[in-house]
Amino acid sequence: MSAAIIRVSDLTKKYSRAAREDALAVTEVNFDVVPGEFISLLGPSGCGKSTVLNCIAGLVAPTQGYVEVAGERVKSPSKSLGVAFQEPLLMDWRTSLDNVMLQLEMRGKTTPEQKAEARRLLASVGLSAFENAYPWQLSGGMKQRVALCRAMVHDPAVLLLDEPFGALDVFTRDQLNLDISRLARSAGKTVVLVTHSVPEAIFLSDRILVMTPRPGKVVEDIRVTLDDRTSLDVRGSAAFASYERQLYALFEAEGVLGNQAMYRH
Ligand SMILES: Nc1ncnc2c1ncn2[C@@H]1O[C@H](COP(=O)(O)OP(=O)(O)OP(=O)(O)O)[C@@H](O)[C@H]1O
Repeated sequence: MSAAIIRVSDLTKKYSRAAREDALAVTEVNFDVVPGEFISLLGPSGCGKSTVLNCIAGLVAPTQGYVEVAGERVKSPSKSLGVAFQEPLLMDWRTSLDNVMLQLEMRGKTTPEQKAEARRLLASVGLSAFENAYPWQLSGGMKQRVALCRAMVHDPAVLLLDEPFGALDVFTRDQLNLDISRLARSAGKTVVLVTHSVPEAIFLSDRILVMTPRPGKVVEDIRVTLDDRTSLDVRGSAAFASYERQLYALFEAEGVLGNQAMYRH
């Protein structure tokens, strides 16, 4: 077993709120991720998925516990990570290529090889013809693909994806699932994905960390083995259905889904 590239140890995050009691977002979260692994944080709204991801990204400081990436304690945002959020966050006055290049410009001088790599990435997600298009000329899925290229162009070992497909229609989301699976796996990236979608988590992940809310915690760590992740057909397989049953049963048992679900606001 390789050494962990990400270690989340005893992570607890409490947000202070003016005039209200503190919000305990996540408590005592522990997991390791090995290089090249694709893991999902899966759970309902408010269970602390983004909080865990933001602690890994160095955007939120833990109240207790720590996160290490590549053996280094995370204390601030690291430039060696690639991050994509639900909103593509492209600059309206920059073309697709220039939005991708921004990632490299922030790191200093850019080289012709890096520009070629940015172009290659855009081509790999079908955007060659849109290199010089501005965000307002792109569909939601295209913008999100530009954001994925921007997250990967500096060749980070770790990609952090906070529900980047959440706002897209189902067909576009399916296509992006195929794109990210191919891109991340062919490049050997370590990926942490935040998602609400059970099928998305199963299709993409080597491991699913199941989270439940109030307070947010990891209740199960499920290893997923599928024969083929290059086609969505695998979603019709017996193995896929069995993971779905296992996950829905778990959410029912935790009172998150089903007739006995507790609506706690
Ligand atoms: N900056 C903040 N200040 C106060 N409370 C916060 C803050 N950020 C998150 N929370 C609270 O922490 C809890 C976990 O939030 P978080 O966004 O991590 O969950 P999530 O599972 O990612 O939710 P969603 O899927 O809806 O994005 C929620 O109860 C949320 O209201």
